[in-house]
Amino acid sequence: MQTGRLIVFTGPSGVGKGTLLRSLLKHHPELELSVSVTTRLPRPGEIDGQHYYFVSIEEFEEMVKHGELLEWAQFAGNYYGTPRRPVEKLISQGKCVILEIELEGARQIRQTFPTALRLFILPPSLCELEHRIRGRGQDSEDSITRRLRRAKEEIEAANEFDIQIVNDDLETALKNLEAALFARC
Ligand SMILES: Nc1nc2c(ncn2[C@@H]2O[C@H](COP(=O)(O)OP(=O)(O)O)[C@@H](O)[C@H]2O)c(=O)[nH]1
Ligand SMILES: Nc1ncnc2c1ncn2[C@@H]1O[C@H](COP(=O)(O)OP(=O)(O)O)[C@@H](O)[C@H]1O
Repeated sequence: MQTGRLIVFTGPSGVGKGTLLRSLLKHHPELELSVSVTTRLPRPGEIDGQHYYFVSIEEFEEMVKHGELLEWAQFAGNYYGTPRRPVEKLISQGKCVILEIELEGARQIRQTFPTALRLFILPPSLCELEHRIRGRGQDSEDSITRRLRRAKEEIEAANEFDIQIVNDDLETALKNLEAALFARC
């Protein structure tokens, strides 16, 4: 694997990005996962500084104003962004850093880091995607509706990405993900 590379990991809410990344990082501890900042409220079990840095809207806007975010976007009524400094530090140390971000953020990274490897995770179907979001049992009805509406827009943009992986069978998707990363990263 080459060193010092940014990897962008995008796909609709509920497609299994978090599930795939947890497994990938368990097998490849040398990969680094960027911890984002969000104004979303923590879900049960989410830990500040581990899953996200949970901040107020005012704190988020200050970070934007001071150029502290590498990219940022609004998603389903909340702000999300990537803290710039830790990512730049890890890249300069030769690490491969993964950003798990939505479409607008991925588009920003395409402009600022054109050499980033950009992967898009697809669901086997929209029906299965809805089933997974509901099965996760973490989101309100309003939040589910917003996520599904956004999912359709995101899926239409999948071909903007370098690699598309369908997360149908989890083990197969993980193998395809590893093959894509370790052949090209
Ligand atoms: N642009 C951007 N998107 C992010 C960032 N962090 C998370 N996201 C995306 O925001 C969306 C919502 O994330 P989250 O509320 O955790 O819901 P989930 O993806 O359904 O588990 C997902 O598509 C994430 O990939 C970030 O730093 N920047
Ligand atoms: N290949 C798969 N087959 C069936 N269920 C899956 C698969 N991948 C993930 N899931 C389930 O789908 C739900 C959403 O996964 P999650 O990783 O939270 O998605 P995301 O991070 O993309 O929002 C979780 O309940 C997870 O266990």
